[in-house]
Amino acid sequence: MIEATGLTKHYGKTVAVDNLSFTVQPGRVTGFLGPNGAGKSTTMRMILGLDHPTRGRVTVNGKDYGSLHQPLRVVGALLDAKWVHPNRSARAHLHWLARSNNIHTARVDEVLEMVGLTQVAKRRAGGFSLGMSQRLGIAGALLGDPEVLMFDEPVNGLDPEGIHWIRQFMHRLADEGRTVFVSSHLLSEMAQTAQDLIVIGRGRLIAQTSVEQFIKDATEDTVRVRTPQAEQLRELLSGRARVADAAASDGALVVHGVESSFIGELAAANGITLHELSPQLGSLEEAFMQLTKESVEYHAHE
Ligand SMILES: Nc1ncnc2c1ncn2[C@@H]1O[C@H](COP(=O)(O)OP(=O)(O)OP(=O)(O)O)[C@@H](O)[C@H]1O
Repeated sequence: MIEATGLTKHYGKTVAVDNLSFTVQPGRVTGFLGPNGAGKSTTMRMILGLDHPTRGRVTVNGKDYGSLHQPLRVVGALLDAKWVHPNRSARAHLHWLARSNNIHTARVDEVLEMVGLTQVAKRRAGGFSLGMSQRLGIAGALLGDPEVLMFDEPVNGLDPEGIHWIRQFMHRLADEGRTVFVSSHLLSEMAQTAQDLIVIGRGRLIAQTSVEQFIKDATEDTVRVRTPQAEQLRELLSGRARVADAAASDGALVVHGVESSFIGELAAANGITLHELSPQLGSLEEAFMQLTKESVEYHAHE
């Protein structure tokens, strides 16, 4: 578990993180979202003791990172996939990391196997593709078999196969009961990867909730309806729902404020033929734009 309380970081006059409090639960993948410059990397660095809070506190399994006896056994992180000596082989890199952290080197082959790099273990890490480098970075994070894992923008620049692999891998880690905390600015990706979200804007907490609730709260569900008796349906719905024309100008109506079952029953009771009746769920993108709009606008006007 990761717990932040009143976490604050100033760089000179810049307030990078502003009184942030949140909890990241074990057994779940938690997405860390925010527009550019929101303070995600700064927060992750403070969790790992690479930066010190100006005020407040953040703990991993109840302890400050600095007071962890063997930190790699508690928290593993992938912050920068290219942080590898280019002339070292994947195995040599992990051996070095294991030795310098008092971890048995037998674990190296285990983690290489877990991330699917056994075949290329002897190759120079400098020649690895981005996807392979990400796998190596994840292998490094797993060396100490930690309960808490953090990934900063792990799918950045990856192809669809690489993205799919990382997504599945994170789910597997969470299913094993680990705490998985992952930052991304790819919102649609996060909707498929994370179960919970922590959303920040300008260093401040905007939301801590499940992905499902986040979308529900921030977007309004609508129903798309196509009927040859559009005017009649419009009249029946007036006063009960807001009806607009679909942007695609294909004759469809977009109904706000009532459930699809209500529209279906109303149509049936009035002999209206429906060619389409489809509930439209709000997207995470919409939700994100909606919720972060204020913090972005607020600062644009400063
Ligand atoms: N070492 C530093 N010195 C001065 N300012 C910094 C430093 N690190 C971060 N900042 C500032 O703090 C704010 C938060 O930056 P941070 O990198 O944590 O955001 P982020 O959410 O990770 O952004 P991105 O999605 O663009 O990576 C920004 O205004 C940034 O310019």
